[in-house]
Amino acid sequence: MAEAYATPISSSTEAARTGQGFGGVQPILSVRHIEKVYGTKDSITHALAGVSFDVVPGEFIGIMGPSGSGKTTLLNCVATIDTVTSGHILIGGRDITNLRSRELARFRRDELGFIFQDSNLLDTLNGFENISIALSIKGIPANQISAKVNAIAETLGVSDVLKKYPYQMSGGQKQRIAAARAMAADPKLVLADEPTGALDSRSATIMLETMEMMNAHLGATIMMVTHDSYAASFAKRILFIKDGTVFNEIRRGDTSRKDFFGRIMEVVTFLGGDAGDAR
Ligand SMILES: Nc1ncnc2c1ncn2[C@@H]1O[C@H](COP(=O)(O)OP(=O)(O)OP(=O)(O)O)[C@@H](O)[C@H]1O
Repeated sequence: MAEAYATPISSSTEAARTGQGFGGVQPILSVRHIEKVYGTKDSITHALAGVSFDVVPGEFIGIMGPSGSGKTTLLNCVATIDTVTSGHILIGGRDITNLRSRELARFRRDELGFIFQDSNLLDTLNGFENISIALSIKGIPANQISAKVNAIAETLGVSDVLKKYPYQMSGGQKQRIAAARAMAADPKLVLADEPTGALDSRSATIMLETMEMMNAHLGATIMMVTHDSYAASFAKRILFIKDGTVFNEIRRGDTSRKDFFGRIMEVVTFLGGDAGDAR
């Protein structure tokens, strides 16, 4: 049994290792042999020890792994919040490991969308303004902003929350406004770090369905870190990280979300992690 889970890895990860691309589709994200070492000689941690994978446009990929396996480090490196020790990360064909800090800030603003565990909405702005600020900062003309915000809010089912301030919203509504904000500027890649970690189970489901909608109807490419197998089952592919390397990869394919959840649980149980909530 153990062998089945310990045997990696399907085509896209293999493609990343060999640099051969994936089925002729240009990846939106290429992670190439990245390593991240923390500490000095006496106390070294190899948080990432040679990770490679590709993500093609329109994918919804989940990153799972036991505590301390390197998930957050990986997400932070892709998010340009942290730097790699070696290796390369290409987003939309651009090597972000070579960018200087000013270019990185612009890159982050223009090409990436973020959803964190805490929605990080601005308290003094209502839902509409929290979304539209992302468009203003990107330089979208003022006369186009209202239509864009309303269209995204409608697709993601948050039109009725636009006039509310964060203190008037539920946790789930805040997260969905944060999701709409992440989508507003049409990013190449949306990065989500435990987006349902602070939500009750009903709100978590609505949020995950919102992310499914972003992926299916708005064409968002999403990379989500989660320890929760239920949350992960909404993704189309899961990469399992262990000890800073890619340990396994599974795809949902044509199976139901419930079946995918079962397969995820099996790998998580094998890895010795927390399987999350079995809804
Ligand atoms: N700033 C840092 N300095 C030293 N070691 C660090 C630092 N950040 C992370 N690490 C170490 O790197 C390893 C990977 O950490 P990381 O936070 O990426 O794991 P994780 O999979 O996200 O864990 P969790 O699920 O518990 O959040 C761990 O051993 C951690 O202790």
